[in-house]
Amino acid sequence: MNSPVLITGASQRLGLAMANTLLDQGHHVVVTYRTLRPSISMLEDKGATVLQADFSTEAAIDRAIDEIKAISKTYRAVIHNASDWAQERDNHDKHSLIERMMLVHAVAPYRINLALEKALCDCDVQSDIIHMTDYVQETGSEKHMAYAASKAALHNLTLSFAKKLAPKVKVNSIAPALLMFNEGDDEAYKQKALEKSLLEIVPGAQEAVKAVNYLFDSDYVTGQTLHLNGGRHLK
Ligand SMILES: NC(=O)C1=CN([C@@H]2O[C@H](COP(=O)(O)OP(=O)(O)OC[C@H]3O[C@@H](n4cnc5c(N)ncnc54)[C@H](OP(=O)(O)O)[C@@H]3O)[C@@H](O)[C@H]2O)C=CC1
Ligand SMILES: Nc1nc2c(c(=O)[nH]1)N=C([C@H](O)[C@@H](O)CO)CN2
Repeated sequence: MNSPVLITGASQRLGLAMANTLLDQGHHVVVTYRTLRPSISMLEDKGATVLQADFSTEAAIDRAIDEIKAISKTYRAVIHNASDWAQERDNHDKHSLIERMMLVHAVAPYRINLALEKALCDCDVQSDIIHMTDYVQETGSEKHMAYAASKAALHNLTLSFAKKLAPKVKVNSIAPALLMFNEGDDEAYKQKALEKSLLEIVPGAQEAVKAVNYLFDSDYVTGQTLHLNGGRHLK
């Protein structure tokens, strides 16, 4: 069986779209999920290996690493997708908020990458690490301060791991802005969000899937950020 692609947080939305596409392309896919959904059973029926993992404590992260390492001695790629888009106004305890953001967006990717270094380098083809960061990695966010800081930390890990693991492993960030709305987004929010970019569309999960495939196919891109933001930075 081919060396697997690990995708974290793949029970819905972008991660689920990536998992389905990579399975359809013939990859062996390993996914983690926090909340069991019918989508996970569907991925398993398509041949994915599924693991329950909540990256909210260091002990849980280390347990997930042990399970991930036990699945395969080599990995074709790791896509750090799991994410909690938390905002300060919903979290009274700000100390636990930034701790929670750093655990899922920085500590988990950092520890998983270090644990899988040999598995990625021993892959029989050049391998990839992809960090799903965010447009706000460079701008900050007044409503999602801890979230933005943790995504900036994740992007900085892209730069460090790109230097550490070259040439066997390419390491890149994908930094989306608005790709998908969430349930409960009202029309006023949607219209305001659309107007933040030049292209004024919400492209959907496939925009991220196309970026993943571009990076997988590249021979010369590492330490970079693919910005998927519709020109928001120029508005
Ligand atoms: N969608 C967008 O427009 C944008 C997305 N991004 C980034 O792209 C990536 C994918 O986005 P999207 O699909 O919307 O992400 P989601 O908000 O759907 O989150 C992905 C998954 O992360 C899991 N997750 C959350 N917290 C934890 C945790 N503590 N431990 C383990 N898993 C956890 C959730 O698991 P479960 O549901 O199983 O509990 C969820 O299914 C994310 O990294 C996001 O920050 C950035 C900018 C815009
Ligand atoms: N984990 C998530 N992170 C983010 C999401 C999301 O739904 N889940 N959504 C956004 C927004 O689309 C934002 O980019 C709009 O400006 C950001 N991060």
